[in-house]
Amino acid sequence: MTVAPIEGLPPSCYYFHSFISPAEEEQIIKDIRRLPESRWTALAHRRLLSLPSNLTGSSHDILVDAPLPTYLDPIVARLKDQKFFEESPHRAPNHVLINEYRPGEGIMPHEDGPAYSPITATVSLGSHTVLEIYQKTEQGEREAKPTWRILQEPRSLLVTTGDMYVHTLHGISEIETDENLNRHNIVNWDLLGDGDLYESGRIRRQTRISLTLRDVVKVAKLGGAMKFITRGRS
Ligand SMILES: O=C(O)CCC(=O)C(=O)O
Ligand SMILES: [Fe+2]
Repeated sequence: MTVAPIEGLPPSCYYFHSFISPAEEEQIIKDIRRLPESRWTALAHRRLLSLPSNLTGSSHDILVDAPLPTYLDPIVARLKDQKFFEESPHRAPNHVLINEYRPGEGIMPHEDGPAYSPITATVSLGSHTVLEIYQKTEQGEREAKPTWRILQEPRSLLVTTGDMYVHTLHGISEIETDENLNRHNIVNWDLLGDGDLYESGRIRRQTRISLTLRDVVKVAKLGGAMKFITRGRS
């Protein structure tokens, strides 16, 4: 795995195709699908799951200490090997948000915010998507149109940190088919693993599950009994 930032973006953003194998992808999707329906939070334009649990406290920025699900072990081990989380407080992700998008669904442009150490690692399962990156105006508001588009292939890893994390917003348009896919419009075009698939410039989305792995800064260690309850639920 060559670790070089995506050229043309603010530092630092990294893209790796084939971060996991098709067999790993299939297994992780199966494990996620096994979780009870009631664990998901249904939103208008996607559904999401927060593991090991939702952040708590009055500012929703505290994680109750508990392990990540074991089916993410290969991903966490690889992220550690690549030393992406070396500068974050726990030197590893301790939290994952699982988002599921059907074709036509997306996420409004937003920033990931200060509860997390400024690094996000996103693994895509089941479908590609196009992440749109917005710059901020001098007043700190979001530009109307995205400046950059990143094509995330299934099984790929995208790591966002540094200026990219702090000074930009990201979102996914609520469309069924991605268009205008070419080297002028997609900032990581030369880093794609399966570029031929996108050569026609358009492709319909399938259902995509994304795993966003992060390091929550504040972690509350609770007593054994509480820990047991949290574990039992995850
Ligand atoms: O699904 C994605 O790749 C993006 C999710 C996201 O931005 C988030 O959970 O904060
Ligand atoms: Fe985000």
